[in-house]
Amino acid sequence: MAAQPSVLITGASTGIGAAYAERFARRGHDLVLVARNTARMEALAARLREETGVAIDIVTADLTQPADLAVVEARLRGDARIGILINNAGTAIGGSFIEQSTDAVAQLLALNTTAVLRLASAIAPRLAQAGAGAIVNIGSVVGLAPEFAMTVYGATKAFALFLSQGLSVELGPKGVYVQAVLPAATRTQIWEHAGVDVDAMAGVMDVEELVDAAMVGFDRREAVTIPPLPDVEQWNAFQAARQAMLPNTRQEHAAARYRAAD
Ligand SMILES: NC(=O)C1=CN([C@@H]2O[C@H](COP(=O)(O)OP(=O)(O)OC[C@H]3O[C@@H](n4cnc5c(N)ncnc54)[C@H](OP(=O)(O)O)[C@@H]3O)[C@@H](O)[C@H]2O)C=CC1
Ligand SMILES: CC(=O)[C@H](N)C(=O)O
Repeated sequence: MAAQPSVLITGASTGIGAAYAERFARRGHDLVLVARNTARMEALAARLREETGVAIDIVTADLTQPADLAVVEARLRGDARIGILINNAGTAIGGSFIEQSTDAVAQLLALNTTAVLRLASAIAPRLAQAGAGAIVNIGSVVGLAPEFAMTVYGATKAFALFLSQGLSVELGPKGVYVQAVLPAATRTQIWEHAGVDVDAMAGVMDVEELVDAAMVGFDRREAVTIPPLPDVEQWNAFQAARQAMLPNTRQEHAAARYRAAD
């Protein structure tokens, strides 16, 4: 793999993905941008080519459509120049669970989970073979918080976190870095899709600051990067509590509280 690998970024037409494109272009990486809006990607690519001199390809794809997804998977499998996947494309839908249609939540899963999984699966064997490369999955703090009642969106983001942590265990020893990035509210167009007025919210991070922080975590090879969390010890304690519980789950008998009273 080249010392300066190409980076394939999904959801690169706007928001967090476009900010990633800017960061990696400024570091001298060639790019492959993936999203549905070709005109937006062309405009971004033209500017970045002019300003940085990197080569940028554009793949117009609706990642909820199996045929389009297959094209991106094939690119990840076959293009040995691509050494970094930024699995960023994602969306949110408004309403409560019983207000959301079955078709709408299935579409959400197709983009936020199936596409993320299939793209990681397409590139991982090649990266493991090369003993190098990186997969970055964009989760969300919502994936830690069923209390937010964004149930299906949060479940997709919990999937992104678990997938990342599991892949880190599996691929890390093979030289492949896997990072989960968990933003909290960030000023992008996703809020329009969720039917929320972001300007009425407090505590919203600007996208540039979010991606700059995520890149610091990337450079440090953090497994999980939560840009807005002030005290990392809270995350470490959460992980330690989970790991302390695990050995207690392998038992021959049910816990005393579940045994029938004599
Ligand atoms: N903004 C926030 O507050 C937070 C965002 N996140 C996550 O960050 C990621 C990026 O979101 P953000 O930048 O905010 O959102 P935006 O809505 O601003 O951008 C989403 C990107 O995904 C692309 N996209 C959407 N649907 C599809 C599709 N079907 N096929 C291909 N590409 C698609 C869009 O491009 P196009 O329309 O051209 O296809 C766009 O480039 C998401 O995974 C989101 O869940 C996590 C936590 C907080
Ligand atoms: C719409 C949202 O909730 C946001 N993308 C987030 O993950 O915080």
